[in-house]
Amino acid sequence: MARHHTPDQLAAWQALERHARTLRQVHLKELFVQSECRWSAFTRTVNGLTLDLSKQRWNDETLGHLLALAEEAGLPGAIEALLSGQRVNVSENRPALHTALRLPAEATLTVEGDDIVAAVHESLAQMERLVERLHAGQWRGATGKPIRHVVNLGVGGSDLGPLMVTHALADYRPEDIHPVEVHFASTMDGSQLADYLARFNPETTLFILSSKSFTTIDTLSNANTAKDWLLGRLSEHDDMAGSDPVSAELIVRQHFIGVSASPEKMCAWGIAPDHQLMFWEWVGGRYSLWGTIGLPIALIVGMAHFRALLAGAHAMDNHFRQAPLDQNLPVLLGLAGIWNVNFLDIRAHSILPYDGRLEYFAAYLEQLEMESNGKSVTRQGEEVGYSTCPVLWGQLGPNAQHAFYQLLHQGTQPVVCDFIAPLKRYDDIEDPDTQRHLKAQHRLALANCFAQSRVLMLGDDAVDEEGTPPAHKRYRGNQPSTTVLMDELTPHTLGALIALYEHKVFVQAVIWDINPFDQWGVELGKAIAKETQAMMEGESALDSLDASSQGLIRTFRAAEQGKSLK
Ligand SMILES: O=P(O)(O)OC[C@H]1O[C@H](O)[C@H](O)[C@@H](O)[C@@H]1O
Repeated sequence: MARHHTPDQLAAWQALERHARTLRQVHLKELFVQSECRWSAFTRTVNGLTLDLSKQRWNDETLGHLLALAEEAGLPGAIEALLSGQRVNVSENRPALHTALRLPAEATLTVEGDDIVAAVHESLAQMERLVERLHAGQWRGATGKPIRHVVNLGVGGSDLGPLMVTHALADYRPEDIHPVEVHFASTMDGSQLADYLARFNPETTLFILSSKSFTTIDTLSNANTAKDWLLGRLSEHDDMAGSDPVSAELIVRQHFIGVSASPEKMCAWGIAPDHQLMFWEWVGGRYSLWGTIGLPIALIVGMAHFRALLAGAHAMDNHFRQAPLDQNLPVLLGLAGIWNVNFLDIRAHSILPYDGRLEYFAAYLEQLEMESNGKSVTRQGEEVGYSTCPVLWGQLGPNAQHAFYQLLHQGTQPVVCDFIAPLKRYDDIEDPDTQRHLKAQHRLALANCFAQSRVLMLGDDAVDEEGTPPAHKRYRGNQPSTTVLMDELTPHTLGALIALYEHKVFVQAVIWDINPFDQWGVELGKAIAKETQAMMEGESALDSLDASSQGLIRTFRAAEQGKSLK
């Protein structure tokens, strides 16, 4: 532990280390033999989510020690500090108030003299007005045609949350609206954008420029390409009255919405003031889907479902604030992670949803967890003396079964898995035959989900076969996992699920004593890329670079000039 930890914190940590030495000798299957009530002891149901932690390699005593560690780390006070708007983001000296974005209108939260709830609901109302115009077919492009395609230009937190949620809730599209399709372009190389530009009609395409800072080169490069594409194709058309050619100003006005915490930069880029949606510095990028960055979500599911998503997250916030630590889902999920990383040395974590609608959930969590907790100094700036965020990756579970599960079952690396699945699906399919088939497919997916966590736990003991299999057919088992069952995948349960993981990340940050709300580790790469770009364009000399970087740039230059470098 770090130097500033109190004697009581150290004692709690050391008690866990001693306990881990004993428990590491015990195979997970033994823990099930030792206690018949593991399911009830380690499973909790809240807000439409059932969290099964019984397949973690822990017992009652472990949980007791972990809860003591959480108390000693001041977790209850830290939760209150987060939710009440204290400046928990110490390196940037500001609150982290994403939970305020989902407060109901009747709530009260005043932070440093500002009525946060009123400001949040005003921005939601503004977003709602834009959504209604688009859904009514009343938002027209510069030549007078209703907008058909909306492309979100954003990256990181300005992309992954909306991308994940729009896919997860695609079934919730409102009926009887003007059809608006939503697309995402994030990569700085322009791959996704180039595809859209080749296929869409500029007259009916609108871009959302989503960037908290409005300085992200990836997004601005895409935006500039899109702007020139529109200007080049639309300026030859006549305006809505059919008398004059459309002006550049009208094109930018009608084909761009900006979402940012910097109105000045949006104005400087040319976004019309009434087409700007605001948010605040106190909302971290990767925590921002709940507000105006969620515009693509609201465009897909409508405002009523968007509000249900917020309500689900708010219900989880209330649970996080009010439930005792030993009943508190985010706390328990966070503590399971601490146990795995710091006491069982399991530093790889796989996210495995068994529902195709959650295709982007792992990518979303990769940013949420690793950008938040991939840190190695404490809030006081000391080196941590322990591991923090594990390597986290994932993929749809059924597809991953045919790809990397081999390593989960027989590799040398211990991995903890999160299995995520809805209990009910396809009730709304009208054709009875198709419904029967799809329900059977859903059952098949769940059977695989439950089977995989069982085999990971039991290994060879999952089958009743006589004799020992040859070495290459053996399964070691003893791999811990968590299963999260959603009653159904709805806006409300999805909101609760995302908030569960957000708060889990916070719980772990408190125990590790790190700031989960900054991301200084991404800045140096941006600065060096700028320098490198100048070198590649021949504006500055390469001499200061290492041999590898010089070689790569020279090879690129030669390729660009059509020569080969030997
Ligand atoms: O929304 P923006 O300011 O454009 O930032 C987009 C993303 O890029 C940054 O480099 C950060 O690593 C992310 O946390 C952020 O979400």
